Amino acid sequence: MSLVTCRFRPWVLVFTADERLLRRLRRAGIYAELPLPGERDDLPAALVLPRTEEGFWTPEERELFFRFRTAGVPVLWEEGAAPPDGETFLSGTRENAFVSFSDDEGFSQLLAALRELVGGGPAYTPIAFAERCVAELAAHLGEGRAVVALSGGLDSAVSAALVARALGDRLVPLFVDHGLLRAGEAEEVPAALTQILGLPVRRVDARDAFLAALRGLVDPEAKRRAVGETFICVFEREVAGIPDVAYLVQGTVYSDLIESVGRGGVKAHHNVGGLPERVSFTLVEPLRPLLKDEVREIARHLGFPASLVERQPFPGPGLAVRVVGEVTAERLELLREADRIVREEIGSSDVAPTLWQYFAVLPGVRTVGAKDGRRREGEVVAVRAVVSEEAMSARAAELPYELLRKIAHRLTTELPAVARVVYDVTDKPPATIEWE
Ligand SMILES: Nc1ncnc2c1ncn2[C@@H]1O[C@H](COP(=O)(O)OP(=O)(O)OP(=O)(O)O)[C@@H](O)[C@H]1O
Repeated sequence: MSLVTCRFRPWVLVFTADERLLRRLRRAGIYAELPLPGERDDLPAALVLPRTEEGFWTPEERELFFRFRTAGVPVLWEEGAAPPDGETFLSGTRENAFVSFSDDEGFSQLLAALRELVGGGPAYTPIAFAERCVAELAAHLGEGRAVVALSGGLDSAVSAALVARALGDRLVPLFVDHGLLRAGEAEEVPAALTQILGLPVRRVDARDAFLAALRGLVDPEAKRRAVGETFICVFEREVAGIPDVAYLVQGTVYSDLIESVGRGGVKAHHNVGGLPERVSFTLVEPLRPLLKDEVREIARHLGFPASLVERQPFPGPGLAVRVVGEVTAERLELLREADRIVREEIGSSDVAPTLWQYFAVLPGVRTVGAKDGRRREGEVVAVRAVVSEEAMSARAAELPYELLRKIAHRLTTELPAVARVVYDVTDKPPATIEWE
């Protein structure tokens, strides 16, 4: 499977899995990459070896290191950095050694040395990357059409926007309405993206197929698989009707790779539904080397609306993994409405800007309530709201009690099927943000 991606040049290669140094260099205008898979056909301007806690080298990293070093690429290292086995250059010479990369003075020295090595080239910024990327794609993508599956998330939308600028209407954007979206999204997402891309987004109504695939399933993994497999079937059927498709555009970003890689080669590529393994098109992943906040910056520059740029993370299988237990049309609709109320109330409160994510869950517990003096059975709705930096860990938000009471009141009065409301006070770890 061949892959087309973009790279800002000149570039430097940093041998660590730690994003911090990479981020700092990029913010200072030096385009750095980690030793992750990608096109390696051009030489970096420098190899940077920080002191790392990982302290081991994978065969792929060693291969890269020696290949570039043999080609004469200079190495800048931090005192205490561990070289790969068989490399003795670190002893005996101190010409490229730096005491520290983490304090301000050490970092400034590293920057000065790198600026000299990359010469007077233009400084890296995400916007400059995006502009070059469009030019590269226009020059390198041959004949034929490209298709992109848009989820309503930022990564696929920004990737599509860059490819659209390079290919114009040779890009065909598809949006699958799987019935697992939040209230209003099935209409808003294709409309907003049509406007942003300047291309008509095809909405594929596959709600029945997804419901049928989910029928009777209660195991979260089985539900995820069913959504993934149905997605592939629907997508393949749609694409089969489009002539001359040569490319599949994917919204892979650096964080996806870092998550699935650790330090070394990719173990399991993070691609929902396993689409790339099934199709024979060339993959186009323009954002592959970019960090999430860099993607946001490009989105703002391209004029994306705030609702899209700041959209909360949303799981690939959508509401199917927030309806605990079997997914039915009725329970989906109930959750969609409950989630709308929760998002309206929290979203319009003062705490909203401090939160990473907030939503409703149907835990699948039947409970007894009382209304107008009569017992009635109903569902429990759980409210989840978390504070987090990057979702690796999260804290249950301390929502004002009045806000929680108001949410409980609205849910139980506006939705007759809801008999009880609970608030999830568990941090991650030990819990996850999503319930399934
Ligand atoms: N409803 C959908 N319609 C079309 N494509 C979809 C849909 N849901 C997911 N996809 C495709 O699957 C990819 C992975 O989905 P996932 O929800 O994991 O996205 P992601 O990695 O967060 O990226 P994004 O920010 O684009 O949502 C998306 O980038 C998109 O290409």
